[in-house]
Amino acid sequence: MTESATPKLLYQPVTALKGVNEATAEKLLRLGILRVVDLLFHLPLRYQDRTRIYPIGSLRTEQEVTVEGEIELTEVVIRARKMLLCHISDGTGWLTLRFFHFTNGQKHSLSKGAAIRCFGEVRQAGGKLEMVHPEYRLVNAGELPPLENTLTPTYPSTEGMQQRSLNRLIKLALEQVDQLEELLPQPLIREYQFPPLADCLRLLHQPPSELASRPLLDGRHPVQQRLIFEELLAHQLGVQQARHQINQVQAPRMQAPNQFFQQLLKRLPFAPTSAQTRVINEISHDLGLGSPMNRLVQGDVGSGKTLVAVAAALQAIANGYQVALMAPTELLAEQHYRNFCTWLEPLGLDVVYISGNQTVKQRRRQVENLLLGIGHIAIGTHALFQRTVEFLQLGLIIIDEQHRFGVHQRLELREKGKQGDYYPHQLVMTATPIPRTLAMTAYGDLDYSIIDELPPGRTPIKTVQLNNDQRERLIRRTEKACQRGCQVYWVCTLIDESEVLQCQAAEDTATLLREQLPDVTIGLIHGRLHPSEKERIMAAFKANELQLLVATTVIEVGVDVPNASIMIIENAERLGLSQLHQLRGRVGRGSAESSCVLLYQAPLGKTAQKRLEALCQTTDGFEIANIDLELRGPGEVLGTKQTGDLRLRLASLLRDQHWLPRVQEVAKQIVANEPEKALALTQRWLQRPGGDSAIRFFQS
Ligand SMILES: Nc1ncnc2c1ncn2[C@@H]1O[C@H](COP(=O)(O)OP(=O)(O)OP(=O)(O)O)[C@@H](O)[C@H]1O
Repeated sequence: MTESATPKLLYQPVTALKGVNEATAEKLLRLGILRVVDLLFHLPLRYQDRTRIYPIGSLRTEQEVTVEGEIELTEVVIRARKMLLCHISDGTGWLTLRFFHFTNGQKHSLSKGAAIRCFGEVRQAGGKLEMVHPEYRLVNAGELPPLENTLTPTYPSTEGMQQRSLNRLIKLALEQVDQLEELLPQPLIREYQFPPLADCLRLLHQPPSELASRPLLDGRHPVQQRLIFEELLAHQLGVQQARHQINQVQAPRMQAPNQFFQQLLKRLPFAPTSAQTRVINEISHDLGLGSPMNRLVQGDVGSGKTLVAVAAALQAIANGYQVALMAPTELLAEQHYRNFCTWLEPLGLDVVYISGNQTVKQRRRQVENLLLGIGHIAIGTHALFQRTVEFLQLGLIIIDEQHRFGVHQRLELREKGKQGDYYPHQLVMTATPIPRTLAMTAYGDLDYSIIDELPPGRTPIKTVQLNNDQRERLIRRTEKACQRGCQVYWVCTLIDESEVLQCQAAEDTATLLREQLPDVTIGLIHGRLHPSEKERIMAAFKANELQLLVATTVIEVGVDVPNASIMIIENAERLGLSQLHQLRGRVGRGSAESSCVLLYQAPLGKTAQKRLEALCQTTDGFEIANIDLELRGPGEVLGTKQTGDLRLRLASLLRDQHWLPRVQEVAKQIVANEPEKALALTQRWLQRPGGDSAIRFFQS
């Protein structure tokens, strides 16, 4: 019952339509349109209203409308360049038509007294309304051309493909729309009273003029809701197919319990929280299944993700496999390396550090150890996956900070780790919470665990915002805090500036603070320092030899100095919510009461104000993620790579997220009961530009 198996015109290549030659078919392919049916699902971006005449006196800027009037004056003026201005009036107001390119014939035809109908976007220039290069037509009284009956859609297009041609082809395809199969389950259609599919498509391609006043673009019209559901469903099915595919390959079966973790627990100064234990068990179960684990662990800042990663690594090692742990920055990789050494070396295990900064000679020993299987776990940045690094028996890849790595990189890593017929398990850890519904869709190919509890004894961080003109007061307070034994981070931020400038700013701040606070020991850390220097400074701060650490955002992720209790962030108004939350998360990691000062330059923009207020009100990363989603939209929250993979035509993950849980359920039912419909739905919706079906992408 797949659509492509049916010999109807709908499922034939577009060349089956009248007037479509190979060249046109090629252009259509760039839009993801291969078959006639794909034209039906090529949905409008917006609509123009050419169904009625608007009185000029009622016009507002940015409207795209049709007006009619009489030409009062046509003149050629030369300002920065030569242009033709034609002033028209309809008795309710005046409008200027502006042409930068014109012919003499055009100038003469636009003569005083002629009646004109034009369509274009209304703009404001010098306090007057105008249209630039409108479409126009001179009309003789009594011979008015008819208006359109329906709104005029504007489609996504490509070079050389005119809207008019697309419109014509889609109209031809619409003649076949009743042949389209209904792929949504009937009970679902009844439950939500979804209108029939053919009606939905007809209405979206040719909306009646009444809908102009109730814009179709808010996505709430029942026909849109129905198609949005279907699109989200197709997407979900694609993701589930990808999962299915992943489960077809084999991975090492790793038995629990593991003696190493039991030994570690005995040595730990604390007991795991129940959330840590739950997530450790979920991972342990996955590792024993014999198919590759693909699990995303989300935990708020400071929730103790490292212990969870250690437990997973120890299970792999106890079963005779090696582990690779990849961090996004050298600083974080070094910190993980130190932590893992402290925890694993007493168990007799060998931890290897691979850095892009090592010389060939320094690295040779490490690489040899991995190849011989002497090294049990390798920690590093993406340098870990260079060709020269090979493992004897890699069984588990741990990726820290998911948002820095795209979906494709994740798949690539998996390929690199492949040994014989076996794929390694993958564990992805992120401290940047993503709202659950979004995660289900964007990372649907991953299972999902949340560490939703902080270790006991933490006191919430007190956060305040402070105008930069209060800086002097803040410096005096910082001095007092240092005298009381507190340790302070002072973060200098410069967004969109080069790293050199960032480091310069941090250096300047450090110099100033050293002058103003002569009795405080001040360190400076930034990305341009030599790695060994960075390591030395972090170690000094950790050992409480430095009271104040001036830093760039290099300390954003992962840095763990439990004794530090004050965080000052300069130019906080320029940073995003999740970045601020991450930075703030560097304090409040011990039992001491912690505070965070968001220093801003007035005046504050509206969104910046909302961001700073949100941070002052809550320390819950999941709540902050939701606010971030509202302020920035899902594209930004997920990062560009992920949105690129999620090309939705009609649905919006933010606006339509209420559908997602139901979509997941229905997807499961369809896969179980009507698998042929699952395939037909993905074929219908997941065509990618260039004709490359998203199904293939999901299956890769
Ligand atoms: N169950 C626990 N009880 C007490 N302390 C814990 C517990 N688990 C972890 N910790 C400690 O809490 C601190 C934070 O842990 P960790 O660095 O693993 O957090 P994280 O989740 O990686 O945070 P971030 O993403 O902010 O780096 C560490 O000092 C760690 O030793």
